[in-house]
Amino acid sequence: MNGYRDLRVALLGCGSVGAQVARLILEQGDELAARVGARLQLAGIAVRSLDAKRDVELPQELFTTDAEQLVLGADVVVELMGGVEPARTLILQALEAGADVVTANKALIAAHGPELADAAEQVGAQLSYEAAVAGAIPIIRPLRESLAGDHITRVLGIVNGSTNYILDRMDRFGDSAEDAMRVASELGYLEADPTLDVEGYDAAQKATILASIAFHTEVPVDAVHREGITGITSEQIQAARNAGAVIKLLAIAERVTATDGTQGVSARVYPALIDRDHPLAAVHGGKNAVFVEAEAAGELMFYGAGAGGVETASAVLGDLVSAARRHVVGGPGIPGSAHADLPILPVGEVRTRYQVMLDVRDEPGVLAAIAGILADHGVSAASVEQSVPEDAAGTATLVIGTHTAREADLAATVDALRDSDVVTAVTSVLRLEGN
Ligand SMILES: NC(=O)C1=CN([C@@H]2O[C@H](COP(=O)(O)OP(=O)(O)OC[C@H]3O[C@@H](n4cnc5c(N)ncnc54)[C@H](O)[C@@H]3O)[C@@H](O)[C@H]2O)C=CC1
Ligand SMILES: N[C@@H](CC=O)C(=O)O
Ligand code: NA
Repeated sequence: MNGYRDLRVALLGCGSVGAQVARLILEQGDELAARVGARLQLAGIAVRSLDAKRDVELPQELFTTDAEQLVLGADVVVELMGGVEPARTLILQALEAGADVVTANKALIAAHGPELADAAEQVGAQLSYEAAVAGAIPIIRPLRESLAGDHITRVLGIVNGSTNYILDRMDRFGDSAEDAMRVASELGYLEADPTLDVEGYDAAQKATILASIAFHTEVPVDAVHREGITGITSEQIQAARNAGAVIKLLAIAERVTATDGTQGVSARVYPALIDRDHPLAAVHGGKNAVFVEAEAAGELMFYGAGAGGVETASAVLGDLVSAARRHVVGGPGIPGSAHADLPILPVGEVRTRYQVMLDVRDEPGVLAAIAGILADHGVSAASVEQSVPEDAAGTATLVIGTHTAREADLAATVDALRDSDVVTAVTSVLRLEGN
């Protein structure tokens, strides 16, 4: 029609994201052709059932239940089925046949990213997964390409929208954890298995991907230290407020120097305090943001929608256009990069600040005893606040903010505090990040 050659696009899956990707390819055909220099021809859409109800009306003749056949002969395969199998096998088949692959599949990339990247590199194909971390937000390409000449030191991400929504309701509207969770569930924000969100598994998959790219190192998902938000109480949210902070579930990838001088990578997910004047504290509701610290660029923040069918489709389309352009101009795809091959350090080697809340005996010598326990473990207090609740017979509450300490030393300190006669309970231990 206009002299453009056709590029065959095979779409695998037609759910929330897939249906929107199909719609955008069909509706924006001319515009995309002009941007790519070739026409994106939607060759077919692999689905489980031909009769399933779809979010979007799409030509029935595009649907097939034969995903393997559809992949054969495709120039670009867009995988939006989710799950590890058959997505992994289909992607490997596509790459082996020389097709470029775009996927939003965080579970698959977290578990098999290096295998898929190797397969792509073997044939010079492009494997892209912008939508797998923080949905619509451009973060994979900025880390892989825009910051490729810089040295990243730390990435702090709010990469799970549903837990951010829950914590934000607890902070801003005073919801209990149960009420906030119920509302998030009613709004459909949680994964089919909500433990993936609230226990931090989803964020850990994203932390793996961010850490691997940022530090040019394969970071397996089971090397990510993971704590979820299910233990977070209204009392902790209030104590955070009193300290001028807010609690966020953070996925952190950091370049860390161990006690013995080893340079390595820490990847971890946990609920942490963040000062209210830090940009991440202003990320409300179900939004995501990734805060990047780099030696030359300094501090950068990427903010937006971490989920949603059409929002996520935007990131998928960006990858698709990029892959299609490569077909037009030729040359190999950008390979994965794991050349630094840094060791993954245990969470005990991390250095950060902490807030520790204790119930203690309200009697002389208690503060001195606690100061002694901190000093014995090389942990230095930056602030101590004491309050005596009206109904507390002989007990007081202490909130201790520490200077930067090593996680292993802090853990030993907390054990010693629990064992101490003057402490009746350690009620909360939270890290303070972003400093
Ligand atoms: N929905 C969102 O907001 C986001 C989704 N993602 C990722 O995007 C991918 C797709 O997510 P959604 O569209 O939300 O999922 P979905 O569950 O709405 O859609 C998946 C579709 O794939 C089809 N499918 C599954 N297995 C299949 C098979 N073996 N053969 C043919 N079709 C099959 C399903 O029938 C369904 O229509 C997932 O990897 C997800 O983690 C990433 C970021 C955000
Ligand atoms: N369950 C995830 C969906 C996107 O990845 C979230 O809550 O962010
Ligand atoms: Na993204």
